[in-house]
Amino acid sequence: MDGAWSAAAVRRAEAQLMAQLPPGTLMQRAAAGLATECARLLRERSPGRRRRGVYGATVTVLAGPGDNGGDALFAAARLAKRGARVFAVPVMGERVHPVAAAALTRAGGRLVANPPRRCDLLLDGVLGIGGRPGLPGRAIDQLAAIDAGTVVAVDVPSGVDVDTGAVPASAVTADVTVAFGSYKPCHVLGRAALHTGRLVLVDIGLGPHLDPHPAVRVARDGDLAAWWHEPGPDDDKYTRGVVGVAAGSEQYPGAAVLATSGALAGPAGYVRYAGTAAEYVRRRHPEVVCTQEVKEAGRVQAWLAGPGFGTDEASLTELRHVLESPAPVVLDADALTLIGEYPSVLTQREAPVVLTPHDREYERLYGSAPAEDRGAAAAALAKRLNCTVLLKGHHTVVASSDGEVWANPTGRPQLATAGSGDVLAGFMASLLASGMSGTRAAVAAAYLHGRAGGIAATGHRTITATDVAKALPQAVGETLSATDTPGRRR
Ligand SMILES: NC(=O)C1=CN([C@@H]2O[C@H](COP(=O)(O)OP(=O)(O)OC[C@H]3O[C@@H](n4cnc5c(N)ncnc54)[C@H](O)[C@@H]3O)[C@@H](O)[C@H]2O)[C@@H](O)CC1
Ligand SMILES: Nc1ncnc2c1ncn2[C@@H]1O[C@H](COP(=O)(O)OP(=O)(O)O)[C@@H](O)[C@H]1O
Ligand SMILES: [K+]
Repeated sequence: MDGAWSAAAVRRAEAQLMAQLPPGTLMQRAAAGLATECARLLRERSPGRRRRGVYGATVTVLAGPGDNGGDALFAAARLAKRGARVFAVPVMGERVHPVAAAALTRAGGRLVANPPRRCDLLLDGVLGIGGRPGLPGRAIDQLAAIDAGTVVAVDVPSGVDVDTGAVPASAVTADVTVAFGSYKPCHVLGRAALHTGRLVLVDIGLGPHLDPHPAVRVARDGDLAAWWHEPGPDDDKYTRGVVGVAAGSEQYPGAAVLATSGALAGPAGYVRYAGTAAEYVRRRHPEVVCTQEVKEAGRVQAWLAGPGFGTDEASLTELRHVLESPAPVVLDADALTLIGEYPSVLTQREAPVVLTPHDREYERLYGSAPAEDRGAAAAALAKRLNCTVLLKGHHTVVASSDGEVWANPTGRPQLATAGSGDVLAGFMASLLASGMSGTRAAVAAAYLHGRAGGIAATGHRTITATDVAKALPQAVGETLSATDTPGRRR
């Protein structure tokens, strides 16, 4: 797992570490790491660039008044010593880090008001973790005027809200962000994550001083491998978990087919379907055992209810039957609408519930649209309803009822296609049935669904929900084999 820490948490850790080191050490570590990454980028082939390498490259620095500008100027001084032509533009009056500016001039760089119109590399050292959202006017003007081969954000893309990932005003859009010491929420959450580009972490020795609980968690392949229930020699189809799918209707039979496709791609050993689209499911998936009603379905280890399910009296009755079972439940689509209208059906439930709203469904449940701070928005709903919440979107967020927030690092906009949420929900129910906790099942489902979207989109511009379901087994295989260890069991 990776974590992202708030600006205040980073400052606390930095204060502890700085107390043990000579003054300026951390900034030099940051600048050295930044300069190394910039040199690497300048050596790479790039379509808009006339030459490769540091020597002779044009590097422009937008330098703000604080330590973020200091990092950028010290890194630029290192590049100037290696023969880069460096121009630094103070963007907040004349205020720049004085020691770093002197180092740059000593190395042959220049402080200027008007840099060249084109540069190979633009270093955004306007604002770091001390920045409020928005950019000073001079930075906005320079960004508009300069044609840069590569834009590198120093620590964070300036202008974003570091702790929430919101972008309420202008902000830098970087090709690469070089983060110091730890990731921050803006790197992985909300619109700010779109401004971050590729993320590079420079280790400045902060790790041991960071709070063990990051503000936002990010799953990696190794987490999925550790959580996944691999069947063993003593397992049978029941011990692997039975998943029940209450989805679809005569009007929307496709939702039943897609949700069961997702469930079949998961680790559970048995998929039962309960609903009025049984004929369609049977025809498409002979391995699914079908009944017309939830009450007839028998015992399951997890239920999915909601996709294409309807919101009438009969649907409400079926939802009540699902919620009466002692098993964990995923509620999606029409089940979320019903919960919004009849919140009391959720009370007195002890087994885990995962809700999977998109923004409009969130609004129905919470009473207002999710705030730009999507981590806090998901956490607020999770707390209010005592459930796990998976808030869908470009950077899907998962929040547990006790305030744990996860940002999903996989996925692509092509996943916004009708039925792709049905596949996600079915797959998640299978993870729950295999014994994963609600929060882990939500995190793992988003991760693997996103990865499946990537596999399905390889070589294609468009994908369908069926393509995503078909790609799920490969996504699982690639993710688990990336960290395969012999004899691994849950
Ligand atoms: N503290 C440390 O030990 C380290 C800090 N480092 C760097 O220091 C950065 C933080 O530096 P600072 O705390 O100096 O903060 P910043 O460099 O983010 O700048 C804060 C300054 O900008 C002004 N400002 C904030 N928002 C503004 C806005 N929207 N428009 C105009 N002006 C605005 C503030 O009034 C303040 O003067 C980190 O991001 C990182 O780059 C690194 O050198 C690593 C070590
Ligand atoms: N812009 C986007 N970028 C990446 N993924 C997206 C985007 N918009 C939606 N998604 C993903 O696509 C899926 C759509 O689910 P949903 O809205 O429930 O569709 P449906 O109800 O048609 O199945 C979710 O996994 C969501 O996270
Ligand atoms: K910056």
